Amino acid sequence: MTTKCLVRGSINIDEYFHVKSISRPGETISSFGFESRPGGKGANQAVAIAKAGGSVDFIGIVGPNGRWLINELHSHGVGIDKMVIVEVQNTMTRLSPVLHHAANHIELPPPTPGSLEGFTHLLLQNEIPLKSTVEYLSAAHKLGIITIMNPSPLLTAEQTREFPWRKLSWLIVNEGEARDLLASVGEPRSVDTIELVLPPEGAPEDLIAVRSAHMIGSKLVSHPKFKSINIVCTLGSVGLVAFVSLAQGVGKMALYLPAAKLDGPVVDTTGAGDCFTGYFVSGLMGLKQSHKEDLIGAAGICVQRRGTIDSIPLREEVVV
Ligand SMILES: Nc1ncnc2c1ncn2[C@@H]1O[C@H](COP(=O)(O)OP(=O)(O)OP(=O)(O)O)[C@@H](O)[C@H]1O
Repeated sequence: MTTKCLVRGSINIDEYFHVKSISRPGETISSFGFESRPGGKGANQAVAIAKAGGSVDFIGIVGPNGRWLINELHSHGVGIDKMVIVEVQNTMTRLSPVLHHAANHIELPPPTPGSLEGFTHLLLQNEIPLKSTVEYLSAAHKLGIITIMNPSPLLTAEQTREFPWRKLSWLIVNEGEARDLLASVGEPRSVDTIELVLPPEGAPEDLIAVRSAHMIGSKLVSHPKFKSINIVCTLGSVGLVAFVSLAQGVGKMALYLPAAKLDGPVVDTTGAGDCFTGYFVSGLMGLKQSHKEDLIGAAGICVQRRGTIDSIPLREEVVV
């Protein structure tokens, strides 16, 4: 079966000033370099799917200053026919390290069943208005499309309680996000016993991180709100713990996958999560030669390079 993913999410301009120190309020400092790069979790993750060899379209909004972002997505192999250009509002620009969270007032109309035709997977994050995310999730769920969400930045406690989690097939969170989700919905009455299938290897601190993620994740997947979802909890350099239902009606298994062993120093971890998510979704899409080693290998390469979209490796570069 041919698979195709739609990513509905954020795209923006990340502006980097290279400085020797961060300025204090009122202080002017010199910058010895400046660059504008495409950013936004939606765009990053769509590019990661394309670099992993998946067929992917992106739907998002850019303003007149952001037309070049569309070309950039296209150059990485992301389908851009669904992109919307609005003339009345510029694309959000984020300064790094100073983040400017401009409110985005422009919203896309809800999807029609036709707008999801041909897609087998939908990938969402939380950098666009939540209303649109929920509309796309609901429409995809109705059509039996596999739905994946990386809820970053995290929803508020109230949003978490109201969000239709049961419409999601997969949830990808880091440990902090898993803890916050649990804090928002409250502990489950009883916790299903979920044995770790693979014993954690490595340093004692890794063992502690894996046990802690196992405990939080077990509570999350035992909670009525999240019971039907497969959950992946990423742990940075330690790897990940996944809670997966291998067949319908069968309880979940917990799997531990260590992070890639790096052959060089960690240069920049920005975008590691997006790289991981894109490669993970490409694995769900059943791409040929997708192995679990690919996704941890891809994220391992990503942290050894600077940048976000540029640091995501092509599948050919990922050593299996
Ligand atoms: N230092 C590292 N060494 C090796 N692999 C790493 C490292 N940091 C992250 N990874 C890989 O990337 C995956 C995702 O990382 P992490 O848990 O930090 O996600 P995140 O918090 O969503 O990331 P981001 O900082 O991009 O938001 C990990 O499961 C791991 O495979």
